[in-house]
Amino acid sequence: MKHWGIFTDNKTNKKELVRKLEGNAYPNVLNLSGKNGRLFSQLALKMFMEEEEKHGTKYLSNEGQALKTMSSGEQKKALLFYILDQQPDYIILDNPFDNLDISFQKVLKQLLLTQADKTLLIQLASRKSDMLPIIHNFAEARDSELYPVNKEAFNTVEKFSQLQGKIPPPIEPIEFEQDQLILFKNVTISYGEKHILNDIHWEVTQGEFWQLIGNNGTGKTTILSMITGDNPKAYGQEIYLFGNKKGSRESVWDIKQKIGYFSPAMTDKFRGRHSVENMLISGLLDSIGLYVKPTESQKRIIKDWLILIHLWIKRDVQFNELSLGDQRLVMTVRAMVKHPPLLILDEPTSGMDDTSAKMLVNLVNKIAEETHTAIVFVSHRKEPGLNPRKILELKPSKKGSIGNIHVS
Ligand SMILES: Nc1ncnc2c1ncn2[C@@H]1O[C@H](COP(=O)(O)OP(=O)(O)OP(=O)(O)O)[C@@H](O)[C@H]1O
Repeated sequence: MKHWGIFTDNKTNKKELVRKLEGNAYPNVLNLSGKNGRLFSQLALKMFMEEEEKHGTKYLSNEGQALKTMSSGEQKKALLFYILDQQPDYIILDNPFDNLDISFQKVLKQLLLTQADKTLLIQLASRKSDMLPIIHNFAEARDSELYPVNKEAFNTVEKFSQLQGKIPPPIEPIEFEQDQLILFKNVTISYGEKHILNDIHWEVTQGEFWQLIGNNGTGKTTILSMITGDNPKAYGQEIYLFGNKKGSRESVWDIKQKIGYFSPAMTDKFRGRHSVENMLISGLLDSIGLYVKPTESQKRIIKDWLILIHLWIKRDVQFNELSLGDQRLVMTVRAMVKHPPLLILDEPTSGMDDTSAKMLVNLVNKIAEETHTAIVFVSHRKEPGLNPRKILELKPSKKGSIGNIHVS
């Protein structure tokens, strides 16, 4: 079987590419005439979720659990098993390993390699290292066309990922005297009979660089949501944020003031038309749009940030028109511009190509080295080059995940 790998980067219009592939628009490179295919991607998941919401039909149901309450890894597993059950002629795999923990990445790889005897695989990959070993035909998507290339054509990472200069200072640092930012004491969480977290002890102090890791469904997002204020399960637990017991004195607003937060889902909030420069200035002002004229010093700081991440040249471009990788960089900077005591980055590199991911990793390392902000970086991947000093690893057990701490 002649499987194909298509290299995409964060500039590729993937929706269009998938639509054209399904419509057999590239018969000279990849002829799919008369074949029936399935799509393994975030987009397909979104459609199933909408279907579930509108009609209550649970095609991917996992013991009756609604798709939207599953963790991102659980959703992908459910979709994969559904697709394999349909026995399609071909499967389009859009960055299949994103959001999956290492052990399931291995399972998925093995399943796909077994499937490769009977099903044509078309893998869209923005990371060269992700490409399945049975793929020997490669193409690159450019300007809505598909061009055959060799594997080596995909190597520009180091050249473009270096940062220019130092992390710009805050305009007014957020004053915070106390050393301890987060304290979890004996935190135990369940949903009905389902045990999620078991007796978690975790302390984060000023300036520390943490990575939070754990297999799919072990409770990483649950922990983050208890810090950022969105999870009612936090109340009644011994959780202290910035010196106060959660749910006591400080309001959610007070807590959010001290936290810079970015998760890829947030980019959807910025649907309006904002230039890149205004996006960052509004981050200094805690608003989504820009309603106040920025001062000269605010503009200067934002200029330095944009130079640092190579985007000064795109300052007037609409945020929505940036590539996915550039959007993630801008959002990460936006979360950091005020130098909050705590910066939380939730799977910031998922879906990013190698070059953008490397640039983001360089940026996070630099923030850790040059500022007093503590970082909590959540990611399944061992991001090459990321230098966290401490790791909280969630390990599943019958009574819910326990937390192991590793210090380097
Ligand atoms: N409302 C809910 N009802 C039932 N179970 C839930 C609910 N919300 C979360 N869960 C379960 O809690 C567990 C932990 O989910 P969480 O999203 O925190 O995991 P995660 O470690 O972030 O996973 P992933 O890496 O896959 O994103 C999952 O098994 C999930 O199905």
